[in-house]
Amino acid sequence: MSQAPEAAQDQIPVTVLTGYLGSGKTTLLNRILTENHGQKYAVIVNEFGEVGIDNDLLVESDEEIFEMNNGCICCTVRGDLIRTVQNLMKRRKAFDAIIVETTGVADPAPVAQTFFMDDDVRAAAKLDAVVAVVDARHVLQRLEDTEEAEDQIAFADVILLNKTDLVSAEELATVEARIRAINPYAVRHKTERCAIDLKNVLDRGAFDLDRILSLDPHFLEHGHHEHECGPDCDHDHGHHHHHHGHDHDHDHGHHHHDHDHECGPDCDHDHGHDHHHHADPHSVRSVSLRQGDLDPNMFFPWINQVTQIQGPNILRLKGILAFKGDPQRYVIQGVHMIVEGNHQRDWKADEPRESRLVFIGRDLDFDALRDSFNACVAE
Ligand SMILES: Nc1nc2c(ncn2[C@@H]2O[C@H](COP(=O)(O)OP(=O)(O)OP(=O)(O)O)[C@@H](O)[C@H]2O)c(=O)[nH]1
Repeated sequence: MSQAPEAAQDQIPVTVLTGYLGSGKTTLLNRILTENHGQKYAVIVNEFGEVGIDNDLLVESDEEIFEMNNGCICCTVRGDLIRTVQNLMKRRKAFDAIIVETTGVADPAPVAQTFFMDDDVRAAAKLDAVVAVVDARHVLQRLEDTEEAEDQIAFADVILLNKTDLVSAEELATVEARIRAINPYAVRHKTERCAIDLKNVLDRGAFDLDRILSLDPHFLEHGHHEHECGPDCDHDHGHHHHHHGHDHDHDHGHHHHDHDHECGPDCDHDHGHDHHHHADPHSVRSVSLRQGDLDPNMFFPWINQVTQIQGPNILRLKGILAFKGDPQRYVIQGVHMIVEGNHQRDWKADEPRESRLVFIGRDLDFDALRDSFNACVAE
């Protein structure tokens, strides 16, 4: 089976960028946005958590960035993504390609499906490749405790096995073997800070629908996944995961779990990732903290202590901070116990000096985090 033949030469290539929280997607995107490749990209980002930090972590560039700030990927994708792509198509000549960065906790399948399901989108855009960035240091753990990490790898056409600096050669070999076992078809590259020649990532023409249909026989079917979620839906967007590629005649493809309820606008449906037990205490949640100027002598000991003690439960932290007396924005980022920070740029004159910090994790005591963060406010 092939993609829609109509207007094939004019279809804009779309790269879907996936990878678990903190694996290095933004790092790769920043390379794409800064490298001198002569292409004009439209970038669509979708983030998890209420405070729009991801956009601030992208380098400033001429490219156009579209933010979809919504938790629920299945609703967002069907709505925002289709609309965004349709709007882009009105200015088709302005772009050479589209890059869609998915949230770290998402299964990339619904994003990929969007490019096959909506007729207008399908006529205008073609999925070029699903590129997965994998954190070599943390991926084995993620494969144990989440389903999305495996979905992301299974779906990928190109895999960047990133953060090779954080693992030994033996660990890297183990990780690579595990990834190959999940997905022997993807082209793998080992990278540090996603340093790679972008022609290995972009404009690959690599998306293989036949392979995806063998993973998910229902991939192209309309009607699955359609439900009436309201705009604020906090719906479980996880995807029940069956064994990829081995069980072609089960009733539900792995993206078609019992998704037939109707979420209203007040839906407060569990957003977690154990797809059978919505009340699972291990579900992934985020908290967004905001304050004004912070005292660095309070903040750094605090964040060190938090990441030492609660690191195992912190899937991701990121923040943009204002330190008292410091003219520059300070960016802090972490995955589990590994935290790094640096100055980014001066605060602009018209920009409120605000410190924003997001924790994404499991079993985190958000009230305690908030209280202790508040104690770091500068006098
Ligand atoms: N040591 C090391 N750190 C890396 C590497 N690649 C990225 N990082 C760091 O890992 C953290 C996460 O990187 P991002 O690019 O923001 O990850 P992401 O996938 O966009 O994260 P989310 O958007 O939260 O899912 C940042 O602190 C990066 O600087 C690498 O190869 N080695």
